[in-house]
Amino acid sequence: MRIAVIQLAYDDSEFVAERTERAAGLVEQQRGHDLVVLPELWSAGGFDYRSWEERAQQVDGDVVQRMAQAAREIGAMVHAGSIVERPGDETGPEGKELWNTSVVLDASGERVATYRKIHRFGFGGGEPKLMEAGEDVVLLDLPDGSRGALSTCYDLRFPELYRAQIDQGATVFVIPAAWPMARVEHWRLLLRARALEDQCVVVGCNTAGTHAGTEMGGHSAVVSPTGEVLAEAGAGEEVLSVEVDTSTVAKAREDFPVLADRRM
Ligand SMILES: O=C(O)CCC(=O)C(=O)O
Repeated sequence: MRIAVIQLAYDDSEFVAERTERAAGLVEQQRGHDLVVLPELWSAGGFDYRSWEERAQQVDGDVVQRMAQAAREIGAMVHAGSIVERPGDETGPEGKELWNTSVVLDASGERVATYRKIHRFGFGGGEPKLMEAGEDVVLLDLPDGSRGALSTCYDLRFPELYRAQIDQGATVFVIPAAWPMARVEHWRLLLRARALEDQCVVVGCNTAGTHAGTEMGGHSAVVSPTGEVLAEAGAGEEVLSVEVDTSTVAKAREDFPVLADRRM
């Protein structure tokens, strides 16, 4: 399966509509890939908390519709990263109306999965203050028949989520992020840790540039189920193009059957 990881860079000077058009253009340049991945909250701004209300959309709003068009255009599955979702007719258990929601479109532009970020980042501010937490583990079939599992950024720090995903059959973890430069070494380490401990392919798509006063860390990466980094981006805007053989997951689990020795 050929995967394109679009490590988008943005700053505060770009309007959402312009950024959406630019991101769609980048997706449309990835013809020949089976799966194209964008980062977390690239349209609303990962750290731009003050704009989230105003930039919130439905899962069939302008941003996702434009990504669906791009997916159809190149005939590839597109993980459109995440949006600030406001369904309009739903309030969560904490009385809020927003979620950090990832959306995946198939090659015909149909929505095939949505995932609401379970672990909210912000230490009381940001996501926990403004958003509801997702509750569901979400998996989907990827174009090569492997089982993809969805999570977002800060989720990466919670290994039990990934254990729940492998227990449901996951072989590929797809993780969009807006992870800051200040802790980029944690990101790099945890991508490899999740790959190795769960014997899964990991596709991590981070953000680049500086917005809302926060420098993003880049270093998107694709990691094999034995923890080998198959491709890694630098700090700036970059597209990784990686051929991934997901049958290596079964082989890694057979060669070193550590998961079979779990006691809990
Ligand atoms: O865990 C971190 O250090 C960063 C997480 C984050 O930026 C996010 O979840 O948006």
